[in-house]
Amino acid sequence: MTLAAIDYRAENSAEAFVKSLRETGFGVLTNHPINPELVQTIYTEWQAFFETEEKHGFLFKPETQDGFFPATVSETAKGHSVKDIKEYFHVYTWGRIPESLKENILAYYEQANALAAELLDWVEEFSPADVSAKYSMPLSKMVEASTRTLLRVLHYPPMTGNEEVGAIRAAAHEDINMLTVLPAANEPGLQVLKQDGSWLDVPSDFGNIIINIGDMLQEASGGYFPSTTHRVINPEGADMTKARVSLPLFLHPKADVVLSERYTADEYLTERLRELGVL
Ligand SMILES: O=C(O)CCC(=O)C(=O)O
Ligand SMILES: [Fe+2]
Repeated sequence: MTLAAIDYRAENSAEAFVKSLRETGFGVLTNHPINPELVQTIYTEWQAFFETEEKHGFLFKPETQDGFFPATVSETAKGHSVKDIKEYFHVYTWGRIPESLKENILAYYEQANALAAELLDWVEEFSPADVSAKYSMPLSKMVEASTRTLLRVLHYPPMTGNEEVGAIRAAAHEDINMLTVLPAANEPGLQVLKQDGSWLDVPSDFGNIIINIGDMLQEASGGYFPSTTHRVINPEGADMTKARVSLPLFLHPKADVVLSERYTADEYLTERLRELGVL
């Protein structure tokens, strides 16, 4: 398995991209419409925010899941017992956002959402007929105007040497949602699990956009599109002193969307959040 970056503006980009998603669960795009200066600015200003105490004023609410999740409550991946070494902020269009950070992050939310809707149309176009027959409505309609799509600003602090034994920045997991859109972070570390059990570095050149399939699209496609396990490993050597910031947009359908014969989007999400221990 290899992960080659695909030129968004190339003639065959949609087909090549969907082939990559099908074969690896991941696709990497270059030359895409997301503004890299905006992403860089967001990394810088949110890193500064995470370094202040102001973040504690935005402590997340369990009922709504917006706001700041400190390292002490942040996730333990499904099947793991040690917490990830990370803190994060959940941005929803309707949620609490620090006033000075609002404009840029909401501009990014909009750009990433627009790209994601187009990519779902690509997925739809190149789904075989027996797979698209399973979709209860066009994929991009499932997420259109959804208030559940979540932009997570992640901060992985520099390593202190006092981390819990076995803890890594993000333990191996699959994403719950339809598609995840993730600009390459300011530091490397993201890896995807290959079928032979080894880990592959995701090409993380700044400016790349990384897209991966989540469990909901796997469910909706009857397993045709695989939700692939990924993780973020700890830095070593001089990089241990560096924080890492990343910005995944988790595309979620509206609550009542029928995902499959087994689940609506809401039923599926509730089950998974319970497993994660955040509900
Ligand atoms: O930080 C990253 O690069 C990936 C984060 C991730 O996989 C997640 O939050 O689900
Ligand atoms: Fe993930």
